[in-house]
Amino acid sequence: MAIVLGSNRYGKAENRVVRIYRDTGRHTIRDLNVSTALRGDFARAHTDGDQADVLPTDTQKNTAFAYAKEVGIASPEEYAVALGTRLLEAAPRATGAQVRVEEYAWDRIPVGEDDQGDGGGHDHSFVRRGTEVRTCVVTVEGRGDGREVQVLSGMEDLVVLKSTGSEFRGFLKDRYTTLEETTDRVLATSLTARWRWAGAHVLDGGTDMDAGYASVRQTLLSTFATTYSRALQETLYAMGRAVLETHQQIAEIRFSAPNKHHVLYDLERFGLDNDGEVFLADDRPYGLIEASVLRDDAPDAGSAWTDVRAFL
Ligand SMILES: O=c1[nH]c(=O)c2[nH]c(=O)[nH]c2[nH]1
Repeated sequence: MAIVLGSNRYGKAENRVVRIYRDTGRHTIRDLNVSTALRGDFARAHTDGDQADVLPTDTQKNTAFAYAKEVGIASPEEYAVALGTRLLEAAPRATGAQVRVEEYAWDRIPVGEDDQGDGGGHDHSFVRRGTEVRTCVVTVEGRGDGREVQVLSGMEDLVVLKSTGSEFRGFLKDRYTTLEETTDRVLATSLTARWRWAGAHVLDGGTDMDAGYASVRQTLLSTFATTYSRALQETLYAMGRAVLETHQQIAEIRFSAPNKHHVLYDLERFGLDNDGEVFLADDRPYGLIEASVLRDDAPDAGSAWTDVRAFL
């Protein structure tokens, strides 16, 4: 029997990179949490303590900040592709670089009587937007002409709720079933979604990734709003189909959706009726519904999903 090194990777996690564009008096801000990881032949660093092949995580951090200036952050995806490509070039023993980005959105603070927060707002004062976080994971493998780039875009914690238009009934029952069937319930989730672009050429082709994000987000939201739900599973599938139907460059979308149960509170004990008006928002346990929706001719995902947490 021998003991051997298994899979490994290393990088700098959670670089909080804030880039402000201040070329005019009207500033813009991109607020990122950037994690890098290199995979490849780094066995000697583990077995012999030999750092000859190791591009320090400190250098990876510096590159992340330098690239915020040198390359800029037109979109998280474009920045991540540039950063991943650079790290792979700088570390010859690496076979793959993965750059994960979370973006926190800031809105301009509405000021003045006419300003309803509709895109006007203050030039350089901002307020953080809700819980939702935009994400991307870019994986770069190979160099030069052989370079393969996979781009996942997505979001975490898009919290949505519908106060009717949702039922859950007809389910299996056994001796442990107590759940009552319902034809009118609250449906709420905190959606994590990631979608895979059909090829990195979407970036070369000048696809506006910010517009793409806004469009997928709107498709998810409007489908959630307008689809009658017989289960969260059905709603997720409808949302995924809608995204693929309206975005030809997206090959697949994956969801992880906690069912944020809203339990009708028993007010009978106080002589009050409760016709779907007062709920206990139960935070745990929660149903966890996960699904992927994809084209049957989707191009191979390669390493796109490798080490991407919370996905099947
Ligand atoms: O939308 C739902 N899907 C389920 O699978 C499930 N299971 C459950 O108890 N409630 C629900 N709701």
